[in-house]
Amino acid sequence: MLYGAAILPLTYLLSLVFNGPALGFVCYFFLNVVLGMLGAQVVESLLSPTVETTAVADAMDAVLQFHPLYCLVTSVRYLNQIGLHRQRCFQMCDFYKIVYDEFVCDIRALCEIDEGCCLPKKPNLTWALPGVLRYLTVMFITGILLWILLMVIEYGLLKQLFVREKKLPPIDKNTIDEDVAAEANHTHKVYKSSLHDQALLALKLSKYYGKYLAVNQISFCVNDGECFGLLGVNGAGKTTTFKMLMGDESISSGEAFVSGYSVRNKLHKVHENIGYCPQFDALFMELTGRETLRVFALMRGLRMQYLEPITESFASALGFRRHLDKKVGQYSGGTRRKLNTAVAFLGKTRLIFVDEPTTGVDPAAKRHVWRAVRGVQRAGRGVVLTSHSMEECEALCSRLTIMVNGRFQCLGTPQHLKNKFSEGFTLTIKLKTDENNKPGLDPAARVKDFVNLNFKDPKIMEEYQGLLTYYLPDRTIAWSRMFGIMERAKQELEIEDYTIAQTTLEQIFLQFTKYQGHEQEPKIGEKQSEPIQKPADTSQKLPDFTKREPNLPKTRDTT
Ligand SMILES: Nc1ncnc2c1ncn2[C@@H]1O[C@H](COP(=O)(O)OP(=O)(O)OP(=O)(O)O)[C@@H](O)[C@H]1O
Repeated sequence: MLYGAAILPLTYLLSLVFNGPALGFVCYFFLNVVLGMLGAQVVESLLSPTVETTAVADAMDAVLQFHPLYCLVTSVRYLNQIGLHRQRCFQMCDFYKIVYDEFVCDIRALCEIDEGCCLPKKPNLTWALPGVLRYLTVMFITGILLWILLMVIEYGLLKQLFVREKKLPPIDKNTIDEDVAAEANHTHKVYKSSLHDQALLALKLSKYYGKYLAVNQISFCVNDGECFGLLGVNGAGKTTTFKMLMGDESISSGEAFVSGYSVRNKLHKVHENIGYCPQFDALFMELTGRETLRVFALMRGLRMQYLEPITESFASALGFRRHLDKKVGQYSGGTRRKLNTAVAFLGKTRLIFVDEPTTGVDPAAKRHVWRAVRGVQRAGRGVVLTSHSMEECEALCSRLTIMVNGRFQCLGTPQHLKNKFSEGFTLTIKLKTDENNKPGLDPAARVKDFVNLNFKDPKIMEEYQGLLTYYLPDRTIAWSRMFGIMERAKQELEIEDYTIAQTTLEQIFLQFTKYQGHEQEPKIGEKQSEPIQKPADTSQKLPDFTKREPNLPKTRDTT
């Protein structure tokens, strides 16, 4: 332990000095050899005839035996001593002409001349010194013990045996959205009946980091050919969920199954069934894109003859074919993301995890990635996606959920969420330029009067260079009626163009995620009847989302 404590920081420092773990490892190796040899040297030097030094040497020898390189060096040294000793004895045999047989001297005769020559026939395999049997035995036992230790650490066996599952805080039923609750019930039923039918099943999955509950009892299923989106602000628990499902992080409580195999017990089977595009690029910088794809394809078990066509087709699909023969280290951030995504898609895994695949990717290239994701979906493979782009989630996700403080706040198709959490409409009116205006009243004032007269409680959010943006809180008004009113306005007033848009996914996202990191959470039960922070009257503050920059909502329809 002391040895480890001393050498590891030293190795770490060396790896920093030499700027890389590879050189650090080389240094570690040589340090081990040097220390092993040094230990052996010290022990040998202490083996002088005085009683005290011999006792110290014996004690050191007993302790250092657990250092494999000490054993190795000492064994080699003793074997060398035995060899030299024998040689000397043979020379004596020759000298005194007492050769007994072809190889071995007559020991008895030799012993009369030199007591030191009375070695057993195979002195190197005796327990007593100078035999090395004890060192070999200790090395063998240490090897097995260290291997067991490695396995225990690798598979977290100690945790499984001794760490008891932490008690999870009870969840207030009123705070659970009905869709989230329905998904949890459905997941529970599937868990009982048809586990293998689902590409992914997570049941009451939770993760504690110390006392901090990063993921809190989430349950959901992902079918084949489905793209399930995890949305949430930074720190909501998306990556932690991914890591648990991948087996990278231990599960504090709950269960997860990929293709019916438990993430807790059948991790190798789980890994056979998943592809993963991590949030931070996990690529070899020294390889080219082509080599990277070949290496990972081979790891996935693809045959040699398919490597080239697959490499080419993935690179074309994701739009980095012309960079295939460049080193990954020279790739731009966006191209690396594309390569990472291609690596995740390799093989015929049933499920693919993609963590923010288009971060840093330009808008045109994003379309390539999206097409590729849709392609794998069409091939019947499940996809779990995290993204900060609402546009991406709307484009790709069959269903999505918004995570806040490690819990799902809502779940469903993007359109379902928009319908359910819609908080009215946004009306944007572009006025005609001055030269086209009819003489008389200020055109903006006439439009404002018209809107105030024809819509219930309209609130002007922004007025800027002939562009009026209104928030219309009345959710009951029909689309046809709104367009009818605005068509009339367009004919009667100086309106060049207008848009009417429903609440965007981004606005819903903002409504939920403003609770991230706060103790209080949105009461979903209340939300059904009344939108979050819905203003009571026109003089009250508008919901936060209406105060956005003039980042206008997507056009639902225009003139
Ligand atoms: N190894 C760790 N030890 C302690 N806390 C951690 C650890 N990893 C994550 N956390 C905490 O858990 C919470 C969830 O983190 P996570 O990385 O899952 O968030 P995320 O939703 O993926 O965020 P992002 O969008 O930034 O990737 C955060 O508060 C984070 O600080």
